[in-house]
Amino acid sequence: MVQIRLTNSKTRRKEDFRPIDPENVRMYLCGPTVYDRAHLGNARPVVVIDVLDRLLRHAYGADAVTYVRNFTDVDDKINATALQRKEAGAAGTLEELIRERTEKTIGWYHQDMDALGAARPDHEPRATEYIAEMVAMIETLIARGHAYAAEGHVLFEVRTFEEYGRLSGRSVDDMIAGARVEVSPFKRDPMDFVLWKPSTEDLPGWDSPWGRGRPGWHIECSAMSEKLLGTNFDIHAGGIDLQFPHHENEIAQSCCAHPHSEFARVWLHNEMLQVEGKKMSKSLGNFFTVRDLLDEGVPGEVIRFVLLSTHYRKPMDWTAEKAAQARDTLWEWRKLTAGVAPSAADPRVIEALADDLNTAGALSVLHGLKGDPAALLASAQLIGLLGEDLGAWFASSGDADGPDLDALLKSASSKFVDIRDNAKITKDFSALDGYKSALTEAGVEVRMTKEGVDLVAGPRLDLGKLKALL
Ligand SMILES: Nc1ncnc2c1ncn2[C@@H]1O[C@H](COP(=O)(O)OP(=O)(O)OP(=O)(O)O)[C@@H](O)[C@H]1O
Ligand SMILES: [Zn+2]
Repeated sequence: MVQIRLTNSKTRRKEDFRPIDPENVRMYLCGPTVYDRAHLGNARPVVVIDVLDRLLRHAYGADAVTYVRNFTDVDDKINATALQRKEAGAAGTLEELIRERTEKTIGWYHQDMDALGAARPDHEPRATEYIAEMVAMIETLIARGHAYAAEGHVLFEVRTFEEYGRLSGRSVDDMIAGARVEVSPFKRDPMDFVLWKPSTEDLPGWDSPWGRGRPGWHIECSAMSEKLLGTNFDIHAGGIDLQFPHHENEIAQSCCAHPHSEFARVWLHNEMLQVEGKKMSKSLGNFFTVRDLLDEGVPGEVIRFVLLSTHYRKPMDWTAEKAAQARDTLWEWRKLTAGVAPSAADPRVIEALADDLNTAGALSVLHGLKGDPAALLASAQLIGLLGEDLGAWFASSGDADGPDLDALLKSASSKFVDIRDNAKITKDFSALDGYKSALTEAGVEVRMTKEGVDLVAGPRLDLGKLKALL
C-alpha cells in the first residue's frame, strides 16, 4: 500500500500519515450549524473528507475507520433565526420553533450531501445530546485552573495555556490586535472565550453548576470528539476559516482537560470556495445553496466533480463553464463504462490521492484511462464518481423525491412506438419526425432498434421538457 501523506496545519508540513491504531483510524470533521440550507462552500469540506474517508478505507480496511461529523444544534444563530420566525408570527414556543428548524435542516443536509455522493459518517452527534459531557469537561477545566465562572458564564482563561495560537502560528497579542474579540466586564482578559453562558427563560437551557444555561460553540466539538474518538485521535478537519479561533479553542480545551493527550494528531484545513475573490458565506450573503444547483438541474455528481477538480488547499470558484465541462466529461465516461464491470483502480489514482489528496491529479489520470473502461470505472468509483446508475444521477436533481427517470423514458418510448405504428399506416412520418426532434431537444438520445426504440438520457437532459412530451 502506498504511503498516505497529508499536509498537517499544526506542523505546516506534508507528513507521512501514521495512524495511532491502523485498525481504527479516527477522524473528526466540524459539521454544520443547523439553521439553514448548506451553501456550496459548506459542501467543500464534506466532499474532500469523503474522499479521504474512501482512501483511508481503501488503505486500512472498510471497517478500520471511524468518521465523526457533528451537528451544532445549539447556537445563537439558531436562536436568532427562530426568534425572527416567532416575531414574524410563527406558531409555537421558541424552543419548539428551534427544534422544528434544526430537525428540518438536518433532513435537508442529509438529502443534499447524499446527492453529492458523500457517504454518511459513522457518527453524527448532535450537540444537545452531549450536554452532560460538556458540563463535565468544563468542570475539569475549572478544577485544573484553566477556566473560571463569572456572572453565570464560564470562561476559558487563554493565558493559562502556553501553546495557544500554535496551530494558526500567531501569538496571543497578535490575535488580540487582529481579531474582533468581545470585551466583557466579567472577562479577566479580552481573549478569554465562553465555555458556558446563561440562558433566559425562553431560550434553550440546561441546568448546570453555574445555573441554567447553554454551552459555547467550541466546547461542543471538544466534548463530542472525546466521547466518540477518545482523547487522542488521528485527523481533525474543517475549513481554514475555523482554524482561528474555533480550532485553536478546541485544542486549548481538550489539551488542558487532558494534559498528557495530543488531541488531534493531524489538522487538515480546506481552503475556501469563493465568489469573486471573497469567501462564500451566509454573513456576506454571496451564497447559493447546493439545493439551488440541484433544482437548476445540475446533477450532484457534476457538483462533486467540480469541487474535486481543485486541490483542497487552494481557493476556488464555481463557474457555469466548469459545470458544463464536468457534465460533458462525466457523460463521456458514463457512455464508455456502460455495461462494463469495474476492474481495479489505477495505482496512479491512488498515488495521487495519497499525495495530500491530489484530487485534480486523480482526475487527470482518469482522463487518460479512456482506453481501459474497466479501470476508468473502478478508479472513478474510488473517488465517488460514476457510482450510481444514470437514473439515480438525474433523480438527485429536480424535486426532492426525485423523478423516476426510467419510468419517464419508458412512457416516452411507448408513445414513440405508438406514433411510429400510426405513421406506418398513414405513411405520414412528420409527427414521428417531430416527436424525435422534440426528444432530442429535451436531451434524450433516440436509438432505433429492431424491436422498437431505445431512449437514453443524454448529458443535457431537461426533465421539464421530457415530462412535457409524455
Ligand atoms: N466558502 C467556504 N468554502 C469552504 N468551506 C466553507 C466555506 N464556508 C464555510 N465552510 C465550512 O463549512 C463548514 C460548516 O460551517 P458552518 O456551519 O460554521 O458555516 P456557516 O456558519 O453556516 O457558514 P458561513 O461561514 O457561510 O457563515 C465548516 O467546516 C466551514 O469551514
Ligand atoms: Zn469544531
